[in-house]
Amino acid sequence: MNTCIESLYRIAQKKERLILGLMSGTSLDGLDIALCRISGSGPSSKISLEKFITLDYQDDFRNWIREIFAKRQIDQQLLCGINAYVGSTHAALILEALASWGLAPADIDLIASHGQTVFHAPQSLTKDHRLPNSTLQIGDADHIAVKTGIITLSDFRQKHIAAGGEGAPLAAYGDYLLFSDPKENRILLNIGGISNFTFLPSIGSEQKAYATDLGPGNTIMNQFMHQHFGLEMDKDAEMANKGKVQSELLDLLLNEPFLSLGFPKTTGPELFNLVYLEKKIKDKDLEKLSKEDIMATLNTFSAKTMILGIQKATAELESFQVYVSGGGLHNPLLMKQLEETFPNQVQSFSNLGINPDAKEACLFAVLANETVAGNPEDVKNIKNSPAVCMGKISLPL
Ligand SMILES: Nc1ncnc2c1ncn2[C@@H]1O[C@H](COP(=O)(O)OP(=O)(O)OP(=O)(O)O)[C@@H](O)[C@H]1O
Ligand SMILES: CC(=O)N[C@H]1[C@@H]2OC[C@@H](O2)[C@@H](O)[C@@H]1O[C@H](C)C(=O)O
Repeated sequence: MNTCIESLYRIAQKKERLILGLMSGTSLDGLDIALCRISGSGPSSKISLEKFITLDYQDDFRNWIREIFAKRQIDQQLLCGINAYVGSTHAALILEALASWGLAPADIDLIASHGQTVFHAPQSLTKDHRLPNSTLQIGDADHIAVKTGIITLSDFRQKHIAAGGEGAPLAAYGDYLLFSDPKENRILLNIGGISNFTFLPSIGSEQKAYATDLGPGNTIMNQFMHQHFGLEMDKDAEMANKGKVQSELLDLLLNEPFLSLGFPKTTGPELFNLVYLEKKIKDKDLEKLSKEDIMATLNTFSAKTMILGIQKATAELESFQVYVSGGGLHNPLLMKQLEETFPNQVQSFSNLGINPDAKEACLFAVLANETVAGNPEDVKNIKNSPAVCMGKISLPL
């Protein structure tokens, strides 16, 4: 038998597994690396986040990805090269993280790599019904497996699409297995480049769990700050706090059919981007607005799309709690608007025992755990989410 297959079989039989979850998101800030100790599988899964680090990308790496990110026309040769380059770069960052933790590759059972989304194209977003739903994450996992010597699972979203889904969001699977509560209705809100939440009705409820994208989390704000100030973000909402929300622009931004679609749904920076903003500004000759006013309005746009989504999902509920993860948790103006709308109902995801910044990387570790040791039957009650395991397996030898 192939020794790697033998290793995989042994790992699948272990009572617990040490899995490195990797996430590189739409904000392109860096590679999230979460060392997760996972025991059991399915609803009996227990996860302990042993270590977590985000290793920042170099500017040239980030700028290369930006040349192909969410664009219709790109340089094919660049895409081809960057796919391998992201894989080998992620491998180097993994080895750097392990060394800083005093761990050897041999200590790790599996890597679960999300990769880097460069284009997300469900029919609901492209409106092009000639082609099936599709999505593309790069960072080839064979490069990761060979360079780290660790069996690597990757490309999770393709299976979701192959089995009838739109490839995102996938958070429902991990959230449902780990964070469902016998008494509390929960909204697990992730404010990344794109905001999304998982709705977890209390266990035993007739309602089904599901995950849905909501709209722009940080992505348009980040793009605006990068274009006008060369900065990666509006840190601590400093720029937005200097401005005033322009209601005419806000109404234009909110006038988008995606925002009225039912749940679950998926989107990306393919829709919510600077072109989206500039078109709304041009439509009403709002070019005169100050950059501070535009940032204040963009911040409120992101907050409103999340608030409206949460209100829609919880209209029939007597009580619920919102647990916030993702980088937007650190945006004080976004959080202020959420807390004012849902008093005493908004808290950090850290209160569920996991570092909020590590949540998405942990999700992929859980998906890999389910693939090697789980049973798709355990996730058949998640709304509009195929009951399948996900991820391709790359062997080091
Ligand atoms: N102190 C802060 N002030 C304002 N915004 C912040 C702060 N810290 C982080 N952010 C925002 O969070 C972003 C990073 O969040 P995160 O890592 O969740 O994004 P991501 O992983 O790319 O998201 P996605 O879920 O789309 O993949 C930053 O780009 C920035 O917009
Ligand atoms: C195509 C893609 O990468 N989508 C991401 C993105 O980032 C947030 C939101 O849009 C979510 O749909 C998804 O990631 C999370 C981890 C998910 O699949 O649940």
